[in-house]
Amino acid sequence: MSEVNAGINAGINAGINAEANAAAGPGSNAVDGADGMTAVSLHGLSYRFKEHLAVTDLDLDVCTGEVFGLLGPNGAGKTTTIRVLTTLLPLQDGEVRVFGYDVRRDKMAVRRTLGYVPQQLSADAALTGRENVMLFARLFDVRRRDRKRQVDEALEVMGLEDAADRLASTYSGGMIRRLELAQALINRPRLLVLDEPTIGLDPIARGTVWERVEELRADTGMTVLVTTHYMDEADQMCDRIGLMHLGKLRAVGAPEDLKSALGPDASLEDVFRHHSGSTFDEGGGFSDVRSTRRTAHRLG
Ligand SMILES: Nc1ncnc2c1ncn2[C@@H]1O[C@H](COP(=O)(O)OP(=O)(O)OP(=O)(O)O)[C@@H](O)[C@H]1O
Repeated sequence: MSEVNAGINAGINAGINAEANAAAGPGSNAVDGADGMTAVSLHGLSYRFKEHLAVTDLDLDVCTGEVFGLLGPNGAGKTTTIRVLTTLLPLQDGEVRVFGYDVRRDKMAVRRTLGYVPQQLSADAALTGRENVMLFARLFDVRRRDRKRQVDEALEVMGLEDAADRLASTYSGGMIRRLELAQALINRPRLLVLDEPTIGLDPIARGTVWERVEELRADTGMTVLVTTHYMDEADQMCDRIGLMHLGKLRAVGAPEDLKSALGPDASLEDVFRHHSGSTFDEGGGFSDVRSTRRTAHRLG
């Protein structure tokens, strides 16, 4: 384990202990997740945009310490699911807990446990890498005396120490994504939520982003929940995946188990077709594809 990741690890553990103490105290609504096994639990989650049902009766548990991939074509309901569990959308139906905290009643406690990299660009091109991460340190109320050290650590973990004082506008797409990861790490989250972290990146940049996520997970035991369109990435990088289609979860399991249940040479694409009755490309409509393209264009 690198010294930097050891620092982040110590921070995460301190956070876990503080939360365990808080959970034991009066007024806490945390009821599960205290076993340390469940990072996220979704039960009967449904979400509606006016008449349109974007997520339908979704049941899913993400285990502590795993890399879980939510996989599905445009419009499958992945981002909506993530927005509800990160408290960015209000819970309409069902029950959602993050490390035992109810997203409806313990919104602030949920937010303290997570780091989130949205699909949309969250770095400011007019600031340097260091200034961007410092901004997040202030937003997350990192103690003044710890700020510089934690900002340096987050930049180093993402391999941006040499570029830290350059404007973000000069960064490549892959560097921007790593900068956003550094921002999301500043409060030493127990759960890192990444919405399409590699969309629009070339294969080398995609590989580098995943390497950093994998190192971080290996060194700190952080839970990672990631959405992606890329089946090959999910296959290689995720401990388990959930296949979503038209708002429903069609299958959950380790990639190897899902494939071998279907046949010796089955691919994840075959698994998807088997459970959804369609191909991966037959996803959402024009507006879904357009919003994904916009993100890819901004990073490209
Ligand atoms: N703000 C909104 N208003 C109305 N409908 C929406 C809104 N956001 C999403 N939807 C619809 O809800 C459905 C699920 O969208 P969501 O963004 O969750 O899918 P996704 O799997 O994340 O797709 P993508 O990979 O394109 O991001 C889609 O049909 C989408 O058009």
